[in-house]
Amino acid sequence: MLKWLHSKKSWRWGEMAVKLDGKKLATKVKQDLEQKVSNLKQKGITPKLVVILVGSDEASQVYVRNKHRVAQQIGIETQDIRLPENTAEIELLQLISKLNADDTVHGILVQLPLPKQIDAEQITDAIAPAKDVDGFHPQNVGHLFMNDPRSLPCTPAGILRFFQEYHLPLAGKHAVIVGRSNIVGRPMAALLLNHDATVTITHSKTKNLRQLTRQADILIVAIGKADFITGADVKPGAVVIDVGMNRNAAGKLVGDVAQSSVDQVAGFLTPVPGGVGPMTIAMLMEQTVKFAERSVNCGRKNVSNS
Ligand SMILES: Nc1nc(=O)c2c([nH]1)NC[C@@H]1CN(c3ccc(C(=O)N[C@@H](CCC(=O)O)C(=O)O)cc3)C=[N+]21
Repeated sequence: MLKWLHSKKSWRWGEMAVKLDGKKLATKVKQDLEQKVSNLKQKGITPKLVVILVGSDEASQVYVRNKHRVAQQIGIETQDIRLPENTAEIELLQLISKLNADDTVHGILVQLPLPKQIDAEQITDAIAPAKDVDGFHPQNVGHLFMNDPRSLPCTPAGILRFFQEYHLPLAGKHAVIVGRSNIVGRPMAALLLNHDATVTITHSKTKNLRQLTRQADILIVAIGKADFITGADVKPGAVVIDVGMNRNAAGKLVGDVAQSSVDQVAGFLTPVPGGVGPMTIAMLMEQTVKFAERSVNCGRKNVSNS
């Protein structure tokens, strides 16, 4: 297989894809953040992230635990609010309203999915845009699409960081995204467009999806189906980002990409686990610190919502 190795600017034959190591890059991001947090603490500010988990979804509990562990490593204060499965929407809205008004809180995250009696859109809309560390508020989504981002969704932000870290060019490249979720596909498209890529979004109704993926210089797969993309769907040398988080029959975490087959064709590939996941959490921390820094610059009261 034909490979292009950016660091040596040369073509290589018969090699496996270069692994984009999310664990390693996340560690680097965290080290930079430790310094920023200690600077903030000297100014009397401790960045604080509140994570709200409604119900007892098992996967969510694992993610929330990971977030707290990472925050602790960096020196970010976290508050864990757990509400019962049968929590009413109004109760959650009241809690958010209280946290919006609390100057010691810099970031608010409501873990998704939410139980069905709660309208997730109402909740997203209620979080103050200036504390919306997930970048899900329509105002932040709008800023992102207008190429003036204020808060970036963590998974797309983490993916962008791989391109920057490994010096993978985006301008003029054809990026194909598989999946159109509000959390990954759509904001990813906007972010790549902001960096001058030519973007195609594909989804369940797309005709000849695999013909499109084969043309991708950059292929981002976030569709939630194990082994959805194989080596035959990938252009030789492409950068392939696997956003999938599926549990297989053996309970093992697997992505949306058939890793061993794509490894033979792609130039660069993110593993699962150890790829996009750790970067998502690192970006959540980075955004929390950024919001805390912004609160210093704005004065601690009446932090602007935009
Ligand atoms: N409001 C909200 N914001 C989110 O950012 C959000 C959410 N809700 N709901 C669920 C998804 C999923 N998500 C992950 C974060 C880290 C890993 C992660 O660290 N994964 C590790 C492995 C974890 C394991 O072994 O289970 C890895 O890929 O290496 C995974 C998934 C954030 N999400």
